[in-house]
Amino acid sequence: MIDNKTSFKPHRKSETSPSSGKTNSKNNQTSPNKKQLNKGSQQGYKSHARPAQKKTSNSNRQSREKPSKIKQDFNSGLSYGLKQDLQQVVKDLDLRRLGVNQLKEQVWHNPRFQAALAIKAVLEDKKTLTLNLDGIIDDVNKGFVAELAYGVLRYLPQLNYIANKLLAKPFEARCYFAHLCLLGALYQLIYLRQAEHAAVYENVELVKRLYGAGVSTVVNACLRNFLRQDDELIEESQKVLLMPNWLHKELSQRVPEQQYQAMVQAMNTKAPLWLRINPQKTTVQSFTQALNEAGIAYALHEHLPQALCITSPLDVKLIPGYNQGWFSVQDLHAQLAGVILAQALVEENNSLSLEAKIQAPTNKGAASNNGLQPVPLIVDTCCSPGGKTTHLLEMYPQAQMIATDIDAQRLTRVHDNLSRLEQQAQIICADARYPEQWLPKAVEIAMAHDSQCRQQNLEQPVDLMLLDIPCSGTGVIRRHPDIKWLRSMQDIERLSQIQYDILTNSWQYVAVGGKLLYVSCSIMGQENEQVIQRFLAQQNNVAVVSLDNFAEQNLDAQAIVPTSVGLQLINQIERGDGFYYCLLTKTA
Ligand SMILES: C[S@@+](CC[C@H](N)C(=O)[O-])C[C@H]1O[C@@H](n2cnc3c(N)ncnc32)[C@H](O)[C@@H]1O
Repeated sequence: MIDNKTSFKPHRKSETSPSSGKTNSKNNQTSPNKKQLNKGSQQGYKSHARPAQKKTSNSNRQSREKPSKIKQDFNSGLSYGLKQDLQQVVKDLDLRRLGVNQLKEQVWHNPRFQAALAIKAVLEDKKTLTLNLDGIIDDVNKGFVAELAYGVLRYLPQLNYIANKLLAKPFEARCYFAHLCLLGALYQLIYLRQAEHAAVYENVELVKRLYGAGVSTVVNACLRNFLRQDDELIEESQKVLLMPNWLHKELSQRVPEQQYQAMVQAMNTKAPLWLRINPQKTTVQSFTQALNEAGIAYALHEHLPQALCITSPLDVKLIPGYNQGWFSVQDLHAQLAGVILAQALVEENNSLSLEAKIQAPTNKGAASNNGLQPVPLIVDTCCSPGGKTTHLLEMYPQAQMIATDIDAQRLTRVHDNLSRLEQQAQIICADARYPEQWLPKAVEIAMAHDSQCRQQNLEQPVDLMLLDIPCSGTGVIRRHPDIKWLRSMQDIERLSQIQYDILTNSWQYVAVGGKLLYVSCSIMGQENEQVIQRFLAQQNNVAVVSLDNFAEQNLDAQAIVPTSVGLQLINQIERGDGFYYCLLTKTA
């Protein structure tokens, strides 16, 4: 669908759019969390679809009678974003004992409670953590809440294992948050190595406010017990699988044994901070000098000249040149999309190969479009938040870029990124499965906007097509540990049909000799080479451009997993995320 308000407007440079338990219980499998985990999810793709707009809660709110005092308080600017009627919250969360006023005054602002709300929303309501955090937390608490929520979801089975060892019997369902507070406290003690006061006292106090002294005594006893035997319990819990069985089964079959353990370890470790230096605004030398002067440690990639890793991650806005657009935050393996496509524009034969050709264009070189005429027409579907769009525009600032995404809210981030980097693109809110609804018109506008962008065949006008398709996100679990608890095998099957549809329908618009890069941040064969194989079996005008030499010369062999077609990368500690790339060219 085309959102006409944001559609077809070339982005202007100046625009700124955008329990007392001691002993083990065999019944521990029935603890609230475990129960939720076993449910599975039908909504994996939703995380990529339209954001949960709280339509239901809004309409519920409207249908109630007079605005309550609480609502007025919200309207007059309570800083917490979970715009729900607190009465409803109290009812939904079974916190009647506490009541609205106490909830608001004593609990609502507590970061541990906010983290628990975010975790509950993932496990119970099947909402993505990013959206939950955006909706729940204020800036002051954000760092700590995110640390807690992401951490608990990352180590959930291990924390549940320890909690259930400590509890004589599981909490009653109504004490859901007591269980989450126990998990949060364990995470703080084990992984954040926080002082007892912060980890034990604060969580016990919160449980006391929520459920009274009886329940908080249980949590306190569990935590004291843990502190007496933490080494043994931690050691014992190392055997626990940190992902659902179905995912372990799929991945362990796909990834060779010698790479599997390292991949799983990386999956359960925080992602490194990779930057992409913008050759339109600075040079590698100037940027690294600025980092040196600011005392920020970094490491440059050995082959990709624009890729730089910040060795001790910090707020990116504190890195020199953020506002000036000197760099973008982008995972190492995500940066390959721009590199491969930019290279594909100048390669004539059916393989991408030479390291020497992967050069960051100089300011001058890029501005002159590397001598290519006419100006290439690039379509980047599924573009938000614009990491790859902006990379391509750094490489080819004169290209006519049409960038689309189905999610209007996520598109605001594309606008923001284009503004910060002073780049231009035609941004369209559209469904990539139906390019016939928006692509011809967008091409018409692109050509009207730039006389050099004259396509010979208007029915097949696209020189470069980037399909960064909606996927399970199994390659980026370390960034989004909620994925482990939101996705199911049925999601993978459903997604692979969507992926096939997007590929097939987009292909029609690629020019003869043009290139299409199929990209996913998934490690599942069903979403990657199986989609490509199905496509290849149906088409007689397509050739696969080999990425083997390119990968061999530029990437760590341990990151590459064998596939029948395309390039499958897995995540590595300190290196890139899991990605799949397949470059196709149209032969007739
Ligand atoms: C992996 S993200 C894209 C990342 C982006 N290319 C980048 O490099 O910053 C996938 C995107 O696909 C979008 N999406 C999901 N289904 C879509 C569809 N049917 N049509 C267009 N976009 C879709 C989601 O909103 C999401 O922004």
